[in-house]
Amino acid sequence: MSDILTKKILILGSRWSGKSLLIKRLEEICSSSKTNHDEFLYTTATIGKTLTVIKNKRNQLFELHELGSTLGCLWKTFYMSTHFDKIIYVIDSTQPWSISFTFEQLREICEQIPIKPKNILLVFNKTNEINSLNKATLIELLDLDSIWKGEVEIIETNARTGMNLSSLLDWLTH
Ligand SMILES: Nc1nc2c(ncn2[C@@H]2O[C@H](COP(=O)(O)OP(=O)(O)OP(=O)(O)O)[C@@H](O)[C@H]2O)c(=O)[nH]1
Ligand SMILES: [Mg+2]
Repeated sequence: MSDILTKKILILGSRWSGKSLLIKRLEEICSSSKTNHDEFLYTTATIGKTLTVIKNKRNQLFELHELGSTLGCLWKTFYMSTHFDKIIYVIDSTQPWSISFTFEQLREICEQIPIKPKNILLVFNKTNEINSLNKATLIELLDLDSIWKGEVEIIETNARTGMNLSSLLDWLTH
C-alpha cells in the first residue's frame, strides 16, 4: 500500500520537558507492536532542530520537527516560514517554575498563529512522577480555560514508561 499523506508536526516545549524522549518512544511504537516500555532510553539536549519521520500502521507518514529549547525563542520565525499541520506542546509536569514561560508561549501561539485549537495538543509529560502537578492544577496555573476556552486537547503522558503514547499517536492520526 502506498503512503497516503505526510503531515508536518511541530514539537515545542520548555527545556527538559521530554520532547526528544517522546519522539523516540513514538518511533519505537511505530517500528514494533510494543506499547509499554520500561527500558531506559538516552537523550541529550537538542541543539537546533531535529527531524524524525515515523509511519503508522495505516502507512501515514509524520514529520516530527523538534525545536530544541535553545532555539525556543525562534519558534515563531520557524513556524511562519514552514507550514505545519499540527503543533504538539510538551509541558513538564514536574517543573512548576517553568509555568510562567509556558503560559506566555501558549498565549503567543494562541494569539499569533493561524492554527485551529483542534490541531494543537498539549502534552503534560512526566505525569505519575512523585513530584508532578496534577492535570487540574496545570490547567488552572496555565489559565487554559481562558486561552483556548477548553477547546484544546490535553494528553497526560510519561515518556519513561510509555504511558498514553498510543493516545498521542491516535491524535496525530485523526
Ligand atoms: N521521569 C521522567 N523523565 C522523563 C520523562 N520524559 C523525559 N524524561 C527525562 O527528562 C530528560 C529530558 O528529556 P528530553 O527528551 O531530552 O527533553 P527535551 O524536551 O527534548 O529537552 P531539550 O532538547 O533540551 O529542549 C531526560 O533525562 C529524559 O530521560 C518522563 O515522562 N518521566
Ligand atoms: Mg530535545
